[in-house]
Amino acid sequence: MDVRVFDGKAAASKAAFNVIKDAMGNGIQTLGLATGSSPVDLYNDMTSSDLDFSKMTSVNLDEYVGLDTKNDQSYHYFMNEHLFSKKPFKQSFVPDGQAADIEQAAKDYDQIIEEHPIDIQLLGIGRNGHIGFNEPGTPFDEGTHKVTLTQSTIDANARFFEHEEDVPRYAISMGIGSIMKSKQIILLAFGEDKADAIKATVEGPVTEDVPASVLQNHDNVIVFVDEAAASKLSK
Ligand SMILES: N[C@@H]1[C@@H](O)[C@H](O)[C@@H](COP(=O)(O)O)O[C@@H]1O
Repeated sequence: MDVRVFDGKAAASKAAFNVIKDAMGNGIQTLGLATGSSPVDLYNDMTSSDLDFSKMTSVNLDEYVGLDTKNDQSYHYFMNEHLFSKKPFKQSFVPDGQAADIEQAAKDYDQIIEEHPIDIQLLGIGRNGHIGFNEPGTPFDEGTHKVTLTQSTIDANARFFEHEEDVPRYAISMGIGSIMKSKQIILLAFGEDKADAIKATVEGPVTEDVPASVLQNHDNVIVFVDEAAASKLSK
């Protein structure tokens, strides 16, 4: 895997931004987007740039089940706040966590991905190695699906909600199978909290116990990390 270590999140995000910028110069059509704190600097670089996304499509990784899109913890809200309201795309897809039939919404989302093959997929990583909301144990070949969140993810996300019991228990997430079809993948990870997950992803065995380890099987992945997230790598 191509692991690039930077002195801080800002420098790493800027380097990731430059990869996207160059790819846009080469005519890419579709960006796969992620939420969480990891891509925020990159989104700031995108919104403050002169890049024009109005002819491009975006496809987001995941969404909580049951949160209104106006809820400030929903991923729809997050994307509008950080990117879409400032730099609109031609069309932007985010999984529908409010659908009456989540299984059907998941199938529909796979159809969308089929019609809009992802040129570059951005990923953050959970402390347990999850990507999107694909928790440990998720089969590598799965498409978009409903997810029962693990206690570790609920705990990690509880800081964003007033009460722990407000954290949704379910999500709808692009599957690992869908993520792996992306032509290129950019993984962003910052801070000491991510050091174990990054070591397991880059140097550990490829195992469903560490969802991100599947990226070792993809031939075009760049991992952008700061020194803290890289601190447990052996070289
Ligand atoms: N579903 C999201 C993931 O897509 C994200 O990668 C992860 C890490 O978030 P952060 O970047 O805030 O550490 O959090 C959530 O669980």
